[in-house]
Amino acid sequence: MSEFDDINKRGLVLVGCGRMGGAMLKGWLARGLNPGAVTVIDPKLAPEWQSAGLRVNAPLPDNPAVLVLAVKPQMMADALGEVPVLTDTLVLSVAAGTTIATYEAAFPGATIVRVMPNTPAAIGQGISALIGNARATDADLDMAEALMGAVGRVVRLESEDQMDAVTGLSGSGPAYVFHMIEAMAQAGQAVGLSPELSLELARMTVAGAGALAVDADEDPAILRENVTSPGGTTAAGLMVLMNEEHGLRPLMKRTVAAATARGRELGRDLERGGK
Ligand SMILES: NC(=O)C1=CN([C@@H]2O[C@H](COP(=O)(O)OP(=O)(O)OC[C@H]3O[C@@H](n4cnc5c(N)ncnc54)[C@H](OP(=O)(O)O)[C@@H]3O)[C@@H](O)[C@H]2O)C=CC1
Ligand SMILES: O=C(O)[C@@H]1CCC=N1
Repeated sequence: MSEFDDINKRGLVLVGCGRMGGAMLKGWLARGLNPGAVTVIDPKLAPEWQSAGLRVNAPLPDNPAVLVLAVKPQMMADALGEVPVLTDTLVLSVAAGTTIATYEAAFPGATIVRVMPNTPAAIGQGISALIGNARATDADLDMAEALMGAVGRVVRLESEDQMDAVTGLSGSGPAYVFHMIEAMAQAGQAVGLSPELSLELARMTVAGAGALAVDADEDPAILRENVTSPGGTTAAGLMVLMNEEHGLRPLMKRTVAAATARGRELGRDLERGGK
């Protein structure tokens, strides 16, 4: 018995197999999803997927268990137009901004679950937040949670209003962390290290600190203090990074706020445009 039993029987349709759809699919296949149960609709599917045993741009199964929508919000109207009305299929969207109301207009009477995952799903280390429409039963939400739980952790939201903020934090967040690695590596070079050594040190420092932050019982603030010897090197570095006016905190606040606002804007545009 696995979380994929029903899906392996009835099928999963993935519309859009780019960076996010591909990351989830990679994670699902690694954890027991049968490639033959997956129909991928993507006009320019990347070559790496062509020989994976998937049903590529093939007719949809009659009654798939799940339809996963993973195209750019701006492409969603086109993508929705390509999919027939499906009864008894869970519609699961990962698109930023695109609201449940938009999907309800496209699929009247359907069960919709909106999810915000992130790309570490590809290695089973994602975090997804989800919320269903009024029709979504506990069983539907459990199914969505099982699917996303196969590629990382899952949290359920209380209100769809939280989704843009989640997108601005954890959906976009891996990019902030990758940029932090880039910035640390460049800073290492600026103090005399080679590019290769600098990148390796930055990458593993972020990976190790992230893993410790997840594993440890202590709060990140305590973990930070554990690194910081009074009058030592970390204190000197943090004096710059934790500057109340120009440090990371105000910068991160503006970063997440800008991403959140963009999610809201995308949602408004799409609702105005309808399907
Ligand atoms: N990337 C990320 O980290 C995250 C993305 N998301 C969400 O995931 C969704 C996809 O983003 P991302 O994976 O980055 O985008 P990508 O452009 O990498 O992937 C989208 C894929 O869908 C294809 N596509 C375009 N139009 C259609 C169509 N009508 N039918 C089927 N497939 C189509 C694209 O093909 P082509 O390239 O030829 O246009 C592309 O391969 C977005 O809505 C985004 O908000 C959510 C969380 C994180
Ligand atoms: O940049 C974007 O719009 C998508 C949503 C979250 C991550 N990538």
